[in-house]
Amino acid sequence: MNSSDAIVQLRGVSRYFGGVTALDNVNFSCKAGSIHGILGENGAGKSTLIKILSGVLGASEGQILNNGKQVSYRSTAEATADGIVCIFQELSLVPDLTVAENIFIDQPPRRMGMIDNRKQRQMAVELLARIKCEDVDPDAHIRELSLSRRQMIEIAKALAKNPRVLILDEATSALTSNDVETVYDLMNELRADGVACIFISHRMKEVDALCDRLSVFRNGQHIQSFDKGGLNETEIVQLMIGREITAQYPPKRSTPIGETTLSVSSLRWENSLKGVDLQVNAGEIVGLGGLDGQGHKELLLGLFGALRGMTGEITFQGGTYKPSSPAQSKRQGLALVPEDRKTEGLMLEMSIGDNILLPNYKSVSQAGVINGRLANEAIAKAIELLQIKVGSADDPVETLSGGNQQKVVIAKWLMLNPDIILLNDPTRGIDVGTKQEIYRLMRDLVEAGKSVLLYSTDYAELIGCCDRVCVMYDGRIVSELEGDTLTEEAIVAASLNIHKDDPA
Ligand SMILES: Nc1ncnc2c1ncn2[C@@H]1O[C@H](COP(=O)(O)OP(=O)(O)OP(=O)(O)O)[C@@H](O)[C@H]1O
Repeated sequence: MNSSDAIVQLRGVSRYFGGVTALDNVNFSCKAGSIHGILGENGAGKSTLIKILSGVLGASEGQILNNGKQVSYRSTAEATADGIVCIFQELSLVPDLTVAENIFIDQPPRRMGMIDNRKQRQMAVELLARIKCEDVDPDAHIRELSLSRRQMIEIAKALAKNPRVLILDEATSALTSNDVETVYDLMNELRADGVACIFISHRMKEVDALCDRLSVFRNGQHIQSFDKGGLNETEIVQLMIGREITAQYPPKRSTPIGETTLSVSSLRWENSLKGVDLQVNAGEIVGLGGLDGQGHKELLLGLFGALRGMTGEITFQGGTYKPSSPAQSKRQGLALVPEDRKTEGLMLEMSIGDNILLPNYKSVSQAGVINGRLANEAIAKAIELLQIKVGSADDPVETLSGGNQQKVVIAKWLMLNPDIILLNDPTRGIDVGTKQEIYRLMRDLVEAGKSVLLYSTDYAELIGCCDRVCVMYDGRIVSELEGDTLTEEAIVAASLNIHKDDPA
């Protein structure tokens, strides 16, 4: 790219955090009227790059140019005033404010010095229509909305600022597939209007299809930029991980399945579970497929004792099981990796090590006192197991990159060595190399006689990893697929509750 085309440009930018080099002498530029994808493993420096561009962080060295003018933003407000708006991985919405109040929180429309609520509401309705979220009430409180809907409100909030450069940092990873399509359409519209979109995502295929230009980062360095189609997927992944890639999914179960670990019949809870029947055996990875909001989340939470008032029959390890609290479920040998790891899975201000140990204190204690050596060994093992990129295990977990925070959540539950692990979309936001590690860990667990129940929004992952997939629709399991019947087409059809024999 001719550097004069660039709307934003970084020249020789480095950023250090104590001893960690998050960005190392980076040169990068992006054009107006284009979609620029940024790819890299967890901890590669992607978020640091966009935090610098959008005024959250300063650079330790180097220059930033916006429209040819050197800039140094001290806040996101300054970057926004200069046309650069970012949608971050962490949701920035205030749960107790309404949708409309959140969208216009930075610049509410005013009338005679007062916030003009009527106008604000009207503008929110227009923006909600633009992002195809007409079902969302502008007066609803954010805490009433699903994660996917909250993420869409973040997008509306960014659009309200009329960006010239819009940065999306993993902003689509929590969305339903319909919402993802809407966001892609929006990005195409913005590109046609001359906006530069910078798009960070671990969904490789989509980045490849959507973006005009791609840049790969590794270990804080800008490795290469190229135009769409310039490299194939294998070449891109190799650039990202800096080594040859191996088969993405480990081989499936070769040994016969064991005894039934978990058996569920007629499980009901409010409007979400309408009679779920399910069996998970020792030695198998069972997938849960289907569209968002069909009861998967409630099923996993219910089995883990986090829902009140669930009815139905459950047996676990041969005995009657009545889930009553997460603590009791954990004691009985269940573990859950939740959906929203930031709020449900981590104590952000505590250290990485303490977060890993949190559910594991018993196993590293003797006579009720923590054994420092055992604790350190357990932490080191977890970090090694999931290749968590840390400076020191004593650093607060919030200093880790988003993907590395997720690995901490998965590690701490795996360390418990549960009889069954319930996983809610565990590889969302995780890079390709680590995904492979997680698949291998799941397989190792079941080879050792344990069980895995995996909800995933990624059909390829369900097909690649699972021995059997149960598809949920409207609070029930409507289809069970395995062997030759386990295909993407079959999962999609079952997700829509379409049966092969149905008339067209
Ligand atoms: N506030 C901080 N304090 C210390 N280290 C940090 C801080 N922020 C980022 N880092 C480190 O900088 C490196 C780059 O992190 P960054 O968040 O930019 O990665 P990323 O490519 O966005 O990863 P992910 O895909 O996991 O979100 C990581 O090693 C991270 O631990």
